Amino acid sequence: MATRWGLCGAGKISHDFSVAMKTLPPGDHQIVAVAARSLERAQEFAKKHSIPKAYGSYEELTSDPEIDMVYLGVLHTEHWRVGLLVLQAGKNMLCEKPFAMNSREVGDLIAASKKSNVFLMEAIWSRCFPLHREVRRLLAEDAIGDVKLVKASFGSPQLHILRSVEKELGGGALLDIGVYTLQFVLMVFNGERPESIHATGVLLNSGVDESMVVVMKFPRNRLAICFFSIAVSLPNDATISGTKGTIRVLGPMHCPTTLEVNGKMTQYPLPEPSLPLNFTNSTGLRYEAEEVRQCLLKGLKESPKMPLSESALLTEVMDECRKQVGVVFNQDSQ
Ligand SMILES: NC(=O)C1=CN([C@@H]2O[C@H](COP(=O)(O)OP(=O)(O)OC[C@H]3O[C@@H](n4cnc5c(N)ncnc54)[C@H](OP(=O)(O)O)[C@@H]3O)[C@@H](O)[C@H]2O)C=CC1
Ligand SMILES: O=C1OC[C@@H](O)[C@@H](O)[C@@H]1O
Repeated sequence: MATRWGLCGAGKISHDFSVAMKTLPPGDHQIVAVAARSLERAQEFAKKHSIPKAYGSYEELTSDPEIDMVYLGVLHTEHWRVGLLVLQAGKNMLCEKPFAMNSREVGDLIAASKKSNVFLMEAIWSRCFPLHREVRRLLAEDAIGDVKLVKASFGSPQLHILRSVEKELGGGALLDIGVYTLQFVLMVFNGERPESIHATGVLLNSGVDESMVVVMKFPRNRLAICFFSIAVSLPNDATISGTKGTIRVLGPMHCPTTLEVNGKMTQYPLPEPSLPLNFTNSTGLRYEAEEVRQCLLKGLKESPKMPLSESALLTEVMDECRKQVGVVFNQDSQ
């Protein structure tokens, strides 16, 4: 039986997610409904994507008994409010990154999923890519010896995008793109907590971070450096340096197709989209959708690829980076 999805939000990422779903077997995944703040926008989106049902509120979608799984594609600042609505309605949820604005909000989402005994996952889609599965396999087999240093960057000139620069919309490089570099480091180090975090950044007049450099030290003398910016382009690659070799994920490391291991390149091509996409390599969103389906079929309440404990740690690391750099959101004092 197909996994039946409901989309919350009729925006850019929901569009890309819907296009990516069309690259999967229709017997495995069906988008049965979409909800938006306005019924007209939901209906327009549903027509464009051949989705049977459209709702003018998220509440109506969460009441639909036909839906097994909700994809949350709303703004960062709405993940907590709408996410709680979904979880308290007893629906499984795949929540776009970043999980929420801070550790308190993430804790509330996780607690709500436990109380409702439903599946919950932060949509760190990168981890579901076949390329990153290969990276994890190589590391598990000590293919490059002891890992001593990890480096990841992500630069995406987005100063023209309102949600990227406005504090009220959850702006800043860290939560939107820096999150990918930090999660990569945690993945390499198997979710271990860093012993130290040092963050230095530059703020926009709006009070959100334009650019940031984060240096972390992990147990057993291992180091990581992440740097990211919404003002400039960067290599957007990631390098894992070990005592016996090097693994390099070529950019875009958050949705990669090329892996270099000790100088040997391997390609991981993505399917072509049926409609133009808003974001790079978005047909790769198919992998997280399939991961969710497999978890549901196994009766899991979280994904081993992005455990809730690791989402919580990732959020704690980001809270610390914001504290050091001086980015404070309204959600921090609620
Ligand atoms: N995994 C990935 O590669 C990507 C992930 N994302 C994530 O997806 C989320 C949405 O990003 P994106 O699709 O680019 O955003 P959009 O600007 O397209 O907005 C998404 C939805 O958020 C709601 N929304 C927009 N503005 C407001 C507002 N001012 N107040 C309340 N709700 C609002 C709307 O929902 P409605 O339709 O119901 O009105 C809108 O459709 C973000 O959290 C982002 O991190 C984004 C891009 C890529
Ligand atoms: O997750 C994302 O992918 C990279 C950028 O487009 C960013 O804004 C987006 O949220």
